[in-house]
Amino acid sequence: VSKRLTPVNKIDQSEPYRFLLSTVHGIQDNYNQQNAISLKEILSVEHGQLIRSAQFNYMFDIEFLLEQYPLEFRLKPLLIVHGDSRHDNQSIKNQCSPYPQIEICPARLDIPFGTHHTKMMFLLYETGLRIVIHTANLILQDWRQKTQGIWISPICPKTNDDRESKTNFKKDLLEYIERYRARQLQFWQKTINEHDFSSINVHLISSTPGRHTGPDLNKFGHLKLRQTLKNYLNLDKDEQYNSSPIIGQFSSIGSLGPNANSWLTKEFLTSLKQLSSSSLESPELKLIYPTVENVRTSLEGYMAGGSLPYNMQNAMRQTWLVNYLHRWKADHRHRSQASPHIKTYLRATNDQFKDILWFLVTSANLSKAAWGVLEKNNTQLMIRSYEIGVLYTPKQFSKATFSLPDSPSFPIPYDLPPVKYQTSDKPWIVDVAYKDKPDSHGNMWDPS
Ligand SMILES: CNc1ccc(C(=O)O)c(C(=O)O)c1
Repeated sequence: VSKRLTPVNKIDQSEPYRFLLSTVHGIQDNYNQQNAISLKEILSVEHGQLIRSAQFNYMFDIEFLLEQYPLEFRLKPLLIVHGDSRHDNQSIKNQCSPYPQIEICPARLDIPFGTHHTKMMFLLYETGLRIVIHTANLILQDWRQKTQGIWISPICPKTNDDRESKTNFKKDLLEYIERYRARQLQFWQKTINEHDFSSINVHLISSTPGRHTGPDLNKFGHLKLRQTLKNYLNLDKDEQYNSSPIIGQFSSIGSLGPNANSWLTKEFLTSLKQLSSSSLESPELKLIYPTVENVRTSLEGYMAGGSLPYNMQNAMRQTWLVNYLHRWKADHRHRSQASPHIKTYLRATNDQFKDILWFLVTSANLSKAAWGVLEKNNTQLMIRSYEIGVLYTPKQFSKATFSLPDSPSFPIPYDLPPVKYQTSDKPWIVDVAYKDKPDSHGNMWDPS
């Protein structure tokens, strides 16, 4: 078969990073051409003959989801993996009952306040298996006018031997799926085993509910990130980066404790700052989370704030957090008004932000539930939720760093350096009324 000389579809054009944003309804179309894709385009017939698929997510609109599949694929077997919360279970069952081709798989949530946050697709084609890891719920609102992040694997061909990636992606993905202990996932465990993952060049960073200890201590959450950065960021003379800045960007914030030292800097930042060698320096941590003004002036207006569930109860207990906060600004991607539902973390080489040491896109917000909190004298990591993301390290792309002026440069979703909150800026809080200024649709926000 002749090798394609020029990539013809958006996914092949996104090589080598395969990191795309969701298309945005209502912006100039050329900003939806480069490194941007819709759910319909992900599921398009142009990628081959679909045999069956699985959709892992938190929120589902099954009618909307089926409409995104090409007509000829809508009757193929589809597995829906969702959180087993009581009320949600009923709605999922009701939504799926008219469709015999849909099977549902409840994810066990044995620790209170955990959610099945993971957003992932398994797409099995006649030519092989594609994995998609992303940040969007399977509802229209999440794919219409927001900024969502999407990693799309190559189509991994079937193989008779156990072809693993240089990043141990297959093994990590199987470990993650094993934690569901669900018979509905056995077909997919077998299928993953039978496919060649050697073309995958990203690391899997996931979370599963549990009190992970002993040999499992570094398998999930922020300790998996710490371990992976330690093992794969073999930069020469990496001490030069000990104080280089780190960015966290997210769409919700949990209860982080009475001061930065409670969890954010002492535990979470310690993992984010890991290089091949450890250091006592404390690099600057810059957090990106939308202001009220970001939400008010967004394409969706205050409605965007419904997907930014940072609540007053947490916000009022951690006013110290505002000093770390930066605005959402994505002019270079034409998405400053496409409210972020994406979650990303990155480290730059210095505060010029011209080079990136690593980049993570994930479902995980800034919360202990997502990343885990150390317990029992740091011998166990307690995680409440399922999360999944992919980490890019330069070595996997034969680079020392991801240089942004390069071409093709790493498609960072927002403007760097980030812009600090000004004194007039307030973080968006979902359960507060905003009635002094109308939004881009002329509406106010009154959650009561
Ligand atoms: C409590 N449930 C959620 C909290 C935050 C988010 C988010 O991603 O910001 C989501 C979601 O959209 O999956 C659910």
